[in-house]
Amino acid sequence: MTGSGTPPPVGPVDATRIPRYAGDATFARLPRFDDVPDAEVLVWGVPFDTGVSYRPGARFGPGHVRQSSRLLRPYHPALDVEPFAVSQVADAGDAGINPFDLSAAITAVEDAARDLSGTRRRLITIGGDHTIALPLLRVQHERHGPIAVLHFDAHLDTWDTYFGAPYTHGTPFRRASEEGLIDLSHSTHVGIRGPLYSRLDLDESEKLGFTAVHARDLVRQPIDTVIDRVRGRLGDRPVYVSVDIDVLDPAHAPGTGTPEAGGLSSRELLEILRGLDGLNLVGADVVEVAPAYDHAEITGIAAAHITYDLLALLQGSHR
Ligand SMILES: N=C(N)NCCCC(=O)O
Ligand SMILES: [Zn+2]
Ligand SMILES: [Zn+2]
Repeated sequence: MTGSGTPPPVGPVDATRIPRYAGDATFARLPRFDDVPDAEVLVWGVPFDTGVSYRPGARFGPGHVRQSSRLLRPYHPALDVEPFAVSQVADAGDAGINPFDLSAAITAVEDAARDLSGTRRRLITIGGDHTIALPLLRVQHERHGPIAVLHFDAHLDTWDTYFGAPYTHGTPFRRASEEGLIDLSHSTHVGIRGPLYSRLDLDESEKLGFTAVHARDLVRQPIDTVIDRVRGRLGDRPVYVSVDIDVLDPAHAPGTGTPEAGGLSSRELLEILRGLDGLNLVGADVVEVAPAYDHAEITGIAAAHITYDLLALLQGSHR
């Protein structure tokens, strides 16, 4: 919060002075973390895709989302908040992550997230593949205890191993549950669809702490019903939101590694996010953007707007 005597937060570059397409592509053209005295909210890139099971390329996600975020404006009408004015928001750049050693990378994400968070900063992380949710949740757990996870994804990501490997982008929420990071009574997936490995997958995911709003529920239930279900499940717990961009239909997000037909529109996802106003949001990630498969920044723009909405929610809850 800006008190009397403290200068107001440094906002994005003024688009009426320097055209949006000019200059550095920080997220929303925000200042870099190094260029401000401090920040309460950081947008942070984790360029990493060593955990993927199908198409690689999410290591280029953070840069693509930043590039696609140049047109964002300072006022969010649906949530009635100026996310960059409530308190200082800055772009913390990218993590330096070892692409050859997955365990070292997970530890490095955890250490860097802990460092950046300090005692009170909140992080919105742009990935990177979904493996990174595990170290990010470890750090959230240190601060808040078991976390209510709101997981938007086509996939459960509660599978056990791939090729015997326990740490992959299809397994972060099983590992997180096993480590006790997840609030087992208040977490949920949204957007689940597509073929599974077995009919047991859904039961297992429930045992690991997640209820599920399936993509097909959105065909039959009004969006307010879906929002009520989600809010009812999360309650007043500290909520961490993890958005795998493949929760969107491939028409709305072609630029991703494991696309599945029948997904949410970007309008549906943004509307669900807006329905979370007033919840105790503690952090978020937006992962799995793989620009090599994108066209005309469709996926990048969706991810940039989702990140902006998450920022607006984070800031809205601290007004
Ligand atoms: N995109 C994420 N995070 N997970 C997808 C894993 C799907 C699979 O390999 O069967
Ligand atoms: Zn997914
Ligand atoms: Zn995922």
